[in-house]
Amino acid sequence: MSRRPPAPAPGPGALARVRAAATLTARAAPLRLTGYAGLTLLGGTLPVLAAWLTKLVLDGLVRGAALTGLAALAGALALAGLLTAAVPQLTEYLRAELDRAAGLRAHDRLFRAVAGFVGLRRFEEPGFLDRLRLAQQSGGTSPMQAVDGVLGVSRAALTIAGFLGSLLVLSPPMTGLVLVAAAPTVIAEVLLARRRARMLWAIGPTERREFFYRNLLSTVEAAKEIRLFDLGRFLRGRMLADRRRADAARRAVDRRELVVQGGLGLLAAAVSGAGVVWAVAAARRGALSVGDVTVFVAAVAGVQSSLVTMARELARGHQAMLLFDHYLAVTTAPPDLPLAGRPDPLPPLRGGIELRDVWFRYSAEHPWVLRGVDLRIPYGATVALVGLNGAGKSTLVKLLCRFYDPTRGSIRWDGLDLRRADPAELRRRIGAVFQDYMHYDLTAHENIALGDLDAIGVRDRVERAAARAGVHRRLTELPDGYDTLLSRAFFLDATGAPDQPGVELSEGQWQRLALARALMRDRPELLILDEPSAGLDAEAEQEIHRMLRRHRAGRTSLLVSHRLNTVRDADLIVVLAGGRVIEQGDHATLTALGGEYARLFRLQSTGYRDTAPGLVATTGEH
Ligand SMILES: Nc1ncnc2c1ncn2[C@@H]1O[C@H](COP(=O)(O)OP(=O)(O)OP(=O)(O)O)[C@@H](O)[C@H]1O
Repeated sequence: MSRRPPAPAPGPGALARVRAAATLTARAAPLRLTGYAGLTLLGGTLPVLAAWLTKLVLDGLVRGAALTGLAALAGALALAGLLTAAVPQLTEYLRAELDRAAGLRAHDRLFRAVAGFVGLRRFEEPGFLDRLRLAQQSGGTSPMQAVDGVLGVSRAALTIAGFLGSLLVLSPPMTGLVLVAAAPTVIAEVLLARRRARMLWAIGPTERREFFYRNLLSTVEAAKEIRLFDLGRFLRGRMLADRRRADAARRAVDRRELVVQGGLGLLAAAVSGAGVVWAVAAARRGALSVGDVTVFVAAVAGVQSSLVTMARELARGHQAMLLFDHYLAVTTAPPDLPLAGRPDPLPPLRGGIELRDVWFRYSAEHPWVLRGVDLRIPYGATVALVGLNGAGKSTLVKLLCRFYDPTRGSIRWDGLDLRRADPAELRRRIGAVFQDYMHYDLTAHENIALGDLDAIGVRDRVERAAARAGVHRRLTELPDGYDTLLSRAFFLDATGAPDQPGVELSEGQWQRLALARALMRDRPELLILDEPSAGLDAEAEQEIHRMLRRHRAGRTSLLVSHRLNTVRDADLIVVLAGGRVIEQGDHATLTALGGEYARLFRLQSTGYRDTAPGLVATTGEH
C-alpha cells in the first residue's frame, strides 16, 4: 500500500442501491423473500408482546384477578414464548435459502457481465480489477446482506417503537435519557462501517499482490523456477510483507471498533443501571406496579439492545451497500468498446482487409505501438507478419479481432470499418490461434470442441480437426482417448473416481490442440496464426506448415512467425519495425532488396549452417 489507490467512483445513491439489491433478491426467490420479511417483522414485535403479557399476568396475580382471565393471559404468554423460540429458526432457514437463491443469481449476472465485455481493456485496468475482485468476493452475499440490513433495521425499529411507547407511559424523562444515550451508538456504528469499507478498498491492491505470491506456490508452471532459482524464501517474504500490511490496516480498524464500541457499551449499561434504580424506587413509593417494573426493565433493555442492533444492522447494511456498489459497478459498466447502436452487417470477405493509417497505444499513458500502419491483406492470400520482439505483431492481431479499436485510422473489412461491425459477428468469421493459447482443465475432446461449441457432441468433426493439427494419434493413445481429462489439478468425475487423475500433455502437444481448436471452424474467412509452431520440434513444424499451407490455400490468412523459413512461401511478407511497415513483398523480392528481412533471413540461415557457438538464430530483442 505504498500509494493510495484512487477512491472508487461514486456509485448510485443509497436508495437506488437498496432497490437494486431488493429487486435482485425478489427476482431470485419472491415467495421466500415475502416469508422471510414477514417472519423478521413478526420477530420484532414478539419481545414487546411478551413484556406486556408478563406485566398483565403479574399485575393480575398481585390484584387477585379471576382464574379464567389469568389462564387466558398465561396461555397467550406461553404462545408468545413458543413463537419466540420458533420464529428465529424458521427465519434463519429462510434466510439461508434466500441467500443461496440471491447468490446464484448474482454470480450468474456477474459472470455474464464480465464475459460480455467485448474487448480486453477492462482486464488491464488495476482499478477495475480491484472492483472485480471485491465483486467476486462479495457479489454472492452482498445483495442479501443489503436486504438483511434493511429488514434488520425495520425489525429493530418495530421493537424500539413498541418499547418506547411503553416507556413513555411509565416515565417520559427516562425515555429521553435512553434515546440520548443510544444516539452516539448509531452514529459511531455507521462511521465505523464507512471506515471499514474504505479500508477494504485501500488494501485491495495489496491483497491482490499477496494472492499472486500465494498462488505461485501452487502452480506447476512456477514450481520449476522457484526450485531452480531458490525463490521460495524470497516469495514467502514478499507474500508475508503484503499480508502484514493488509493485517495492519485491518487491525487499526478493529482497535478503533473495540475502543468505540466498548465505551458506548459502558454508557448504555450505566443508563440502564440508573433506570433500574429509579424504577425500584418508584415502585417502593407506589408510583409503579410490580408489572410496571417488569415492563420498564424489559423496555430499557429492549430499546437499548434494539438500538444497538439497529445501529449494527445499519452499519452492516451500509458496508454491504458499499460492497454491492462494486458489484453494481461491474455489472452495469458501460461497454469497453464503443459499439455501433445498429451495427452494419459484415459482408462476406471478397476484396480483402485493409489497415489505413492505423495508430495504436494501449492507453494515453502508454507509448505508441503502431504508428501509421498501412497494410492490405488481399482476399485468398497468405500474408506473413515478421519483425523483432515488441514490434507490434500480436497487437495488430488483437486489432484485427477487434479486442481494441485503433486509436487513429481504421481497419476495413471489404470496405466496412470494423468499428461499424458487431464484434461477435466478426469473431464468428475468424479462426485464430494465439501465441498465448489456453490450456483448459477439460477433456481432450472438449479442449478442441471449444473452437466451435456447436460441435461439442460431434466426435468426427473434433477428430478431423485433431488429425489436421497432427495430434489425433496421440489423443487416441490416452487412457480414455478423447475423453481423457487433460489436467493434473482435477479428477475426471466431480462425484468421485479419485483413481482417475487427468493427464498432462507436452507443450508441443498442447500447441497442436490449440491449433486443432482454431481449425474447428471449417471455413473461416480469415485465419490468424500467431506463432502456431513455436513449441514444435523441427519435424513437427515442417509437417504442420505443410498442412497449414494446404489448409490456407485459397483462404485469407495472416501468419505471424519468427521462423522465417516457415513464411517464405507466403504471398506477401510484411516487416514491421518501430510500429511501421518498413518492407513488404514476397520472399524473392525482399531478399533481393537486401533490407531488414534479408538481414534476418541471412542471420537465421547462417545460424543453421554455422556450427560456431555464439551465433544466434532468432530475430533478437527489439
Ligand atoms: N496489454 C498491453 N498493455 C500495454 N502495453 C502492451 C500490452 N501488450 C503489449 N504491449 C506493448 O506493446 C508492444 C508490442 O507488443 P506485441 O506483443 O504486439 O509485440 P510482438 O511484435 O507481438 O512481439 P513478440 O515478437 O515478442 O511476440 C510492446 O512494447 C509491449 O510491451
